[in-house]
Amino acid sequence: MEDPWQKAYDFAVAVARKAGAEIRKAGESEIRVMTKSSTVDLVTKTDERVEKIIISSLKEEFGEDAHCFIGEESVAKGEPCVLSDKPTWIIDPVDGTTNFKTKKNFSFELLKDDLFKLSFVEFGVVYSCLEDKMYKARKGKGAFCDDEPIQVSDMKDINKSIIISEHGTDRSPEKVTKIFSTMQKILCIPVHGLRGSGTAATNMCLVATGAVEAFFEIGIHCWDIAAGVIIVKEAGGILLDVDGGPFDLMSRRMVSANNELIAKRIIKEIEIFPVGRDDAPAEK
Ligand SMILES: O=P(O)(O)O[C@H]1[C@H](O)[C@@H](O)[C@H](O)[C@@H](O)[C@@H]1O
Ligand SMILES: [Mg+2]
Repeated sequence: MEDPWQKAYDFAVAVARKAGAEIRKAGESEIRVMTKSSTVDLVTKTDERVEKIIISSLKEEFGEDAHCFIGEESVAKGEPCVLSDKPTWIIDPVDGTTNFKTKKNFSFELLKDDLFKLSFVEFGVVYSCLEDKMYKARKGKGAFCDDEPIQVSDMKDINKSIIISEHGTDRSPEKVTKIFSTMQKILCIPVHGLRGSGTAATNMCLVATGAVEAFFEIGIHCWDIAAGVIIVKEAGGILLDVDGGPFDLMSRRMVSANNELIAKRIIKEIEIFPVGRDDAPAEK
């Protein structure tokens, strides 16, 4: 049977490469940083420009009105962040803008993916453009890094696991206290180590390749994780909510892990704090 999404998947990979080249080039000049929801929520002209390039390339290829878009920088400017039945590209033009602005050798990512309906992800692409690694996954067809199949770790012992988390962009003391309390409790399980690359996309690819056992975060957005969701799933891993319930892309809460045992053990230690949903109606 013909695969209706293969063309879009291949095109997503090509656009990711093109956008990645733009980001690398931009990194050679001075990077001026602006802020969004808080003083630590950063954006640059490159984030904005690359998102426009991606969306216009997709519209040119598939038609002006064929698909919907949820782009990090468009949403920051007031565009809606709602999934419908219409195929929707979820785009984070630069994931890890804080790493990008240092111009040092941390990773930052370009990602996009296609969602068809809530929780029904067709494919995901994450291009780690500094190290030139292309991660991708297509529903039911496996996950790959540079065309080599990838697989999550087979570790079942939490005491030998490496766990990733990030701190998000909200610095209110009560939330930071919960984040650090959770990290302390997880470290003391004990686990082998705690890590954080500064980009959710990289973190999820690290779970997918088996470099670490799990990545969790409260406060991430759908564009940070959408592509990673299918890459982790297709690499054999699982996604859960931080309370152990089903994962919800718009909830801004996620645990991704190599297996349920590791995910549920971490979940026992997570101190949950409230965050608004990505698809919450805009405040008047
Ligand atoms: O760099 P962006 O695309 O804004 O995404 C990061 C986000 O800003 C941070 O709050 C999260 O902790 C990271 O995991 C995101 O990747
Ligand atoms: Mg971004």
